[in-house]
Amino acid sequence: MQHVVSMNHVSHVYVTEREASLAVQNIHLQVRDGEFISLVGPSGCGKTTLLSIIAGLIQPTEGTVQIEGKPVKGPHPKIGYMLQQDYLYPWRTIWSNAIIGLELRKQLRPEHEQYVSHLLEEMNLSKARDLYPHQLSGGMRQRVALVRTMATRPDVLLLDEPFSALDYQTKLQLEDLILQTIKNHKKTAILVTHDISEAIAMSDRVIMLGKNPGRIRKEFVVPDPIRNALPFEAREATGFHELFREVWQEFEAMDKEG
Ligand SMILES: Nc1ncnc2c1ncn2[C@@H]1O[C@H](COP(=O)(O)OP(=O)(O)OP(=O)(O)O)[C@@H](O)[C@H]1O
Repeated sequence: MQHVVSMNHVSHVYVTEREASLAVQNIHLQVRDGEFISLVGPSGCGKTTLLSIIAGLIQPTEGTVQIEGKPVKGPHPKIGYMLQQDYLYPWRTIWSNAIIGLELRKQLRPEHEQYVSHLLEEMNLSKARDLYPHQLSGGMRQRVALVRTMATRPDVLLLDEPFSALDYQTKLQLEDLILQTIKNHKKTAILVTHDISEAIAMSDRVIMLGKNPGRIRKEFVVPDPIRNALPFEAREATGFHELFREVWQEFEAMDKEG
């Protein structure tokens, strides 16, 4: 299978007026076409930095990143980035928020608009298209944010804690809906999360980063019975609790190391 994202010996140093700090070190990571991976690790270990490097928003100090075999030199059209906050424009309707990426790229053509309508339908948002963001719940707003991210048809979705601001019930419902949509459209996805159960339930692989500077500490391959279910059911699948315990123990071991 082809590697869609390929990070080779990537390190990044943030330089400020006061100091230079190594945020991530020697990251070697390959993500296959259609694969869903999660990045977990303690706060400040460099998860968001890695997403920003993949998106081409930060140039790594060392190493290379390739998307579909080509080096990333700046913001990449094949990458869609979805954040914890939805950043919807309050003065625009849901439809008008959803098409903003197409507008900026001057791609507002009927076939693209049709695709956005289809995405809104898949996300159960058709009836909300003429509403404004303040008229929507947090879960609905995140669904709009995903539609906006997918509207320009990126191949790779970067999801930076997209569920963390939601209540637990909404988060569980949204995990199922979003994973189903990502699978339907055969996207490759990288999720950053602090929630071990979410990481296991959504992913094919869970990558754990160690403490600052972030290095890959351990990789967990998610067994088929979990991968073949949607996240809510996956939490009951064979092997889920064992894997949860394994990831948790690795976090505890990291804590003890100080
Ligand atoms: N723009 C910046 N300038 C200087 N240092 C930064 C900058 N952004 C991040 N850092 C530092 O780099 C390290 C990694 O930060 P990053 O936000 O990537 O971690 P994270 O794992 O995503 O954290 P969290 O889980 O808390 O969101 C941290 O020590 C952080 O303080």
